[in-house]
Amino acid sequence: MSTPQSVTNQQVNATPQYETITGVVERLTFHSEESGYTVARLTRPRTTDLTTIVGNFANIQPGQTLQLTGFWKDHPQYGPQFNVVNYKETKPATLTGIEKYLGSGLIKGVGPVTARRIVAHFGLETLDIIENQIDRLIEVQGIAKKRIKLIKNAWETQKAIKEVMVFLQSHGVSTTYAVKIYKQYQDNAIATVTSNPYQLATDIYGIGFLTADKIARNLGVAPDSEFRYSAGIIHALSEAAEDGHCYLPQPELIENVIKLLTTDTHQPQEEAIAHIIKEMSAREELIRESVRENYSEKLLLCYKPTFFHTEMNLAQMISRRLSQPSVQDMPRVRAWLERFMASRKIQLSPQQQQAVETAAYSPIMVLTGGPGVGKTFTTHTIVSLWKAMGKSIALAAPTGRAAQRLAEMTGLEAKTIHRLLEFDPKTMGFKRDHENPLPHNAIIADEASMLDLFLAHSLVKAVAQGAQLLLVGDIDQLPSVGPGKVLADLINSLRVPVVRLTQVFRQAQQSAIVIAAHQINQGDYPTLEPISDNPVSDCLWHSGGYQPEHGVQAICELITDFIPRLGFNPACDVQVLCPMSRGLVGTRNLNAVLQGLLNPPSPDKPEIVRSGMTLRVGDRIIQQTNDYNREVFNGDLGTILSIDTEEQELTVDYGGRDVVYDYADLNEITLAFAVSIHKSQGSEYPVVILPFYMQHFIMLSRNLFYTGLTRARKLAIVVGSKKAISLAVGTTNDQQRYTRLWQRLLQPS
Ligand SMILES: Nc1ncnc2c1ncn2[C@@H]1O[C@H](COP(=O)(O)OP(=O)(O)OP(=O)(O)O)[C@@H](O)[C@H]1O
Repeated sequence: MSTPQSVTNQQVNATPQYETITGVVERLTFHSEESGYTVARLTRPRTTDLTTIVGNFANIQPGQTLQLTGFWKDHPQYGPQFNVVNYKETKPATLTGIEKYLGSGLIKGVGPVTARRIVAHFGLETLDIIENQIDRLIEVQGIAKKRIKLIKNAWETQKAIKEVMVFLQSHGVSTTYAVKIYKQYQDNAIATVTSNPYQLATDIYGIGFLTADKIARNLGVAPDSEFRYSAGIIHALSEAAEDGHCYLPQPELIENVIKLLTTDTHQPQEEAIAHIIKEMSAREELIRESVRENYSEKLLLCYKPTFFHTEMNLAQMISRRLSQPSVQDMPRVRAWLERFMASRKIQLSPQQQQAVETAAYSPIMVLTGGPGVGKTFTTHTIVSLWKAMGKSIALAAPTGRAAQRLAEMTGLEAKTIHRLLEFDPKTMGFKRDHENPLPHNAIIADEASMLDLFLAHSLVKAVAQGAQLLLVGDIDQLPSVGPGKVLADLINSLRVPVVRLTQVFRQAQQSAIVIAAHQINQGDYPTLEPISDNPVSDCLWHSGGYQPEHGVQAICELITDFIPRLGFNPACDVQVLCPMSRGLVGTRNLNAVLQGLLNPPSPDKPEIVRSGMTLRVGDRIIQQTNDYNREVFNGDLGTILSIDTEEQELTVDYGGRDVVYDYADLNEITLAFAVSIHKSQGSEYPVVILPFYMQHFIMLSRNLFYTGLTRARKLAIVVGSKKAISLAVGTTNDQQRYTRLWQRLLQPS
């Protein structure tokens, strides 16, 4: 790289000295939407070489004319770079500059083609016309009134965002969050941030307590203010919920809050926090419950109010239902089952028969067991019994993929629980509840290990009085992503009838995947066949060369060579499932590598870069949040069908259904050539590759391994060291979550 004209080597190596430069952003080399960290190339007047600028920017676009203050620094690899401390945008002054600026993606509805037409018509006056006489855009060929309205809105939004940006910058905060803050509060943005900066942490996804705290400090909120302490306490409980807890014992909460609130100048005192907790509990901003268990000392448990009430209410609803079993003529049920088995020429195991009989009368029950023990087989029989009893039945599962699988396995219609309960995106609530219950007499929820406290509560609430609920799930899988461990609590309470199937059936016994899964579950090292040219087993092991970089190489070879030789299609049959996103054999790196391998760049495949990640037509992607407007849900897999740079939209094909995303919403999706095991819950794939390396040691655990392996329908290949595999099998700490659902179920209702 050559040195910019104005800089000598002597200057580059000297102590940083601030200077101001101006130029037009030529292109973005890297931009993180999260942190705003940007590396860009700048064209400067009277300078032939491009200048590299590095710093935090919100909304930076090619074509923008910027005045930048900062200092030069020599990067050991890339040479001299201008490190930006502060910047402001000025209007572009040349025709090319204006055209580039307008067509850069800044304004929805204006892409490069439209920008060229507008600038060709209005010349240097273009920006003034857009600012003051926008209706004149009608003079430009191909721009209709509807589009002008769109451009007008987008232009005004840009202006408002800039105002928020200037305000935040003046308080020393990175400008990255300006767009998010503006979207949330619109014209009230500055007022909200000034009156209660901690509100940002509650309302805006991506802004945590720490960012809000930084803004608060810049606005002059004292580090020991009650305001700050209260926000810190709530934040510590939210963090605990992200780890799956429904509450925290007070001493642990205080410890976490002290860590959170300690600054260079301030060390919070335990008593002060305890005092605020007490006051918050008096105001019911949090709920404290005093418990004394096993003759231990009295302990105070701290809940966010919604968590407390939901847990309490769920326990009460279940207890009430359990106290009203339906009266059944059991000899008649048994006679039906005998006739059913004889006519179908099948024999249910005693455990399976017990499950069917329990389903005849129990208002709520759990059917659990590992792979191949006949959960689906038994569920089928229960459906037949319920049909014979004249019941109307609904089937549901927590995710779209799991619901789809349930429908395939049973041949019956199955919905997501959200759809069954008629989720309304306008109110963010369910239309089905205790006042408007489901019209069915019997409901089956599969993959019940994925039910978190809140979804379980909504489901039970919507089941009509007298109707029955069957929860089917594998208790040894990972617990729900959301808080609670509902299925485990229901089982441990010993109040809810539970049938645990343990016998692995003959068909399933032929699968080494099923056998290995049961071995892992029992804490035994699984039987994995070392990889060879002619494998016999469907559960294989590849040492992966023991080092992560060799693992990446091994995975690539498996996908391009070994797996196709066994008759599978690498483009759609294979899923790499990783314990975590970081590291060479984590999802982030593997996605980049596998994208290059399975969907390499090509002139006929448009692509865009978002947060440092390339999204290209033909890429496999995964939806990362529940988007009720687009009706796509966390974990849904799709393929990028098209990218429209003019309209700034990207279309994804979700198994025959096209879903369109604005560029602004692209953080909802990410590449899915490799996904995390957590995200794969409830899904199955023909071939699964599981990279297990000591690099992932924090995440390695028995139920992570078990969950990953049981996602494979036809072939599983574990890649990695025996040490990592042993560590995973021997680690059993996933289910330690603070919940009290099971104790509450034991209390009289
Ligand atoms: N009583 C039975 N008689 C004969 N075959 C059975 C019986 N129960 C289950 N099977 C067979 O065993 C195999 C595994 O059963 P099923 O698919 O129902 O198990 P599962 O617990 O749902 O497993 P997974 O969780 O892996 O889906 C199937 O081929 C099924 O037909």
